[in-house]
Amino acid sequence: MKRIGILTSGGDAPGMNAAVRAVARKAMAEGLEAYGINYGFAGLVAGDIHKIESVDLDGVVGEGGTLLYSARYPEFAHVEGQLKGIEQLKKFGIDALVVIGGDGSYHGALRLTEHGYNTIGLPGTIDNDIPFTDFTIGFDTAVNTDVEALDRIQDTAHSHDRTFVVEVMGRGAGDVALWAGVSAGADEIIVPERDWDMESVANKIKHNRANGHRSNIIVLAEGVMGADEFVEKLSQYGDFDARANTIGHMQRGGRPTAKDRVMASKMGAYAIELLLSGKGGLAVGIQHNELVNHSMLDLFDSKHETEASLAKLNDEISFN
Ligand SMILES: Nc1ncnc2c1ncn2[C@@H]1O[C@H](COP(=O)(O)OP(=O)(O)OP(=O)(O)O)[C@@H](O)[C@H]1O
Ligand SMILES: O=P(O)(O)OC[C@H]1O[C@](O)(CO)[C@@H](O)[C@@H]1O
Ligand SMILES: [Mg+2]
Repeated sequence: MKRIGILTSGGDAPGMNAAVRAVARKAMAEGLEAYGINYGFAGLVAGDIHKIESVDLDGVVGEGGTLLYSARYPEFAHVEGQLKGIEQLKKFGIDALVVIGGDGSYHGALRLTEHGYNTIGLPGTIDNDIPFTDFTIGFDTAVNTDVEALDRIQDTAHSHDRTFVVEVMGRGAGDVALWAGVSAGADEIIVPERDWDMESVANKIKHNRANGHRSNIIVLAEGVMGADEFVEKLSQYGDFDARANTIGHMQRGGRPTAKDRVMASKMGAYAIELLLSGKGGLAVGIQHNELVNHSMLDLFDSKHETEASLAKLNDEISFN
């Protein structure tokens, strides 16, 4: 093996650059050349590929976004697209690949392995929705951004005796909402993984107000519904002077936390070790602070487990 390719795919996530840097620098340390593929699988098919020099990586460890750019390119699900991608890999003499992205990107990565190009996946997504890893790269930063926003919203909620419904990202997973909600002292956290009903939420707010609490923060995972819709439905059960806020893409940008940088660095170097031992079709994760790898096929048969105990904990320490 002489040359490895690196691409980032799906939604950008803070820490992707730290991962790219670690993959490329570890490859160089092992005597390999690193090639960057711009715009995920779209750039692979288009041949938007360049050699990465060590100096290109100076200063990138703390930058958000991805220096390799990213894209959603559904065409890669078709075999024609994959074969065009393979042609480009051959043309550039790339022997193996590291794909940094979410669950969707792992499907593309596995297709490449099946076509004979060993590919390792690193979990780069703010959603924390990937099985066999306790955390994904970007999750910690996104949660911290949400917490900062929630702390600010708390100020207004408290000053005006209001209820705020704050929608956070996470696609179908409630992890971002749970971590941000517990960290910000939310009164209620609504996630797709747990049953809930609007009447109980309204009754809780009434009870809470009757006990002298003056404001409420409800953190809502986007996978449940939008904040506007939630406020509209909630208002059918009473007047809570409720306001809807959606944090949106702000939570996907920004400088990665130290936790995301360190995790991305560890995972990036580990991906090269796996490729050097001739392995492919594996997804890297971190479980109980240990680097792990699992077959992508097994991963697709599994479901990410959200930390349900956080929701229970929040029930115990809020709304009484
Ligand atoms: N079934 C598939 N086969 C081949 N490639 C796929 C498949 N599904 C997704 N991809 C590729 O992976 C890309 C990213 O997938 P997706 O948009 O689901 O994001 P993701 O990797 O899950 O990241 P995030 O959820 O954080 O945005 C797609 O745009 C496509 O190029
Ligand atoms: O940036 P886009 O393509 O609108 O996608 C938004 C989605 O991407 C994510 O930010 C990352 O998967 C999700 O949390 C969100 O649902
Ligand atoms: Mg995804």
